[in-house]
Amino acid sequence: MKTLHIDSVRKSYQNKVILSDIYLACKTGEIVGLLGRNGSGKSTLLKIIFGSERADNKFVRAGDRIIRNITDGRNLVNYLPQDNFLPRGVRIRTLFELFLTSKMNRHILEHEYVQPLLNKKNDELSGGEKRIVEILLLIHSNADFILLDEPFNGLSPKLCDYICEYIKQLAPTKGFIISDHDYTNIINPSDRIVVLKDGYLREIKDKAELVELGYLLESHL
Ligand SMILES: Nc1ncnc2c1ncn2[C@@H]1O[C@H](COP(=O)(O)OP(=O)(O)OP(=O)(O)O)[C@@H](O)[C@H]1O
Repeated sequence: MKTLHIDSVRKSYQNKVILSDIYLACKTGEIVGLLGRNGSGKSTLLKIIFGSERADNKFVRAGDRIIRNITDGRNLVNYLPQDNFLPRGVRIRTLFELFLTSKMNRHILEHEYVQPLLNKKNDELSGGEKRIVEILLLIHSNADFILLDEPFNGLSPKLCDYICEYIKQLAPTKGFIISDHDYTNIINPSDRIVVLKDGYLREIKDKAELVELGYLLESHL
């Protein structure tokens, strides 16, 4: 078992503090749900962990390797950004063949949601179809820790449930940190829930705490 340790993360933009001294740990075999209102800093935190965003201060370690930038985290930490990242003009089959080298992963080419897309190019896919391809590429990558920033955006409820189940199946060998705006998508698969508010990260034990933190209305419970 490996642990992703995130400690002393601080980040400000133009003197506005977004993250103050964040601590978070995620073990392989664990799914951590990251919630927070719009602009609370979820994407900033995930990018800092991955290494694509600079922090004012940070300590990130995956297993025994300290992660200062994306290169340090290669094969250890991977990140699904909010925006589409697939290159244009490349067939989906080619993308899967390029990214998925191990035999174990090749079964996803037979996948019911993937097969109809294999001969299309990225530009010919709908938003939801692009998202499913991106999620499957990311979660099947070699990395021990997968950071998913709003993975369910644009997916129909059935596909969200399917992806949740898929992540749960992979969770014994990987650690996941997942953020999403629909808290039900997060609460379902997560072993632990953390909420970002006013620059601080708090772990919650009960859904009712989401009301106290101003994330949900009482009527949502
Ligand atoms: N490059 C930047 N320059 C200045 N401010 C930024 C920059 N990137 C993000 N911010 C600010 O930092 C704050 C946190 O942004 P971030 O995108 O991390 O929030 P979020 O919780 O992911 O939001 P959402 O849920 O709406 O996607 C916001 O107030 C945003 O305006």
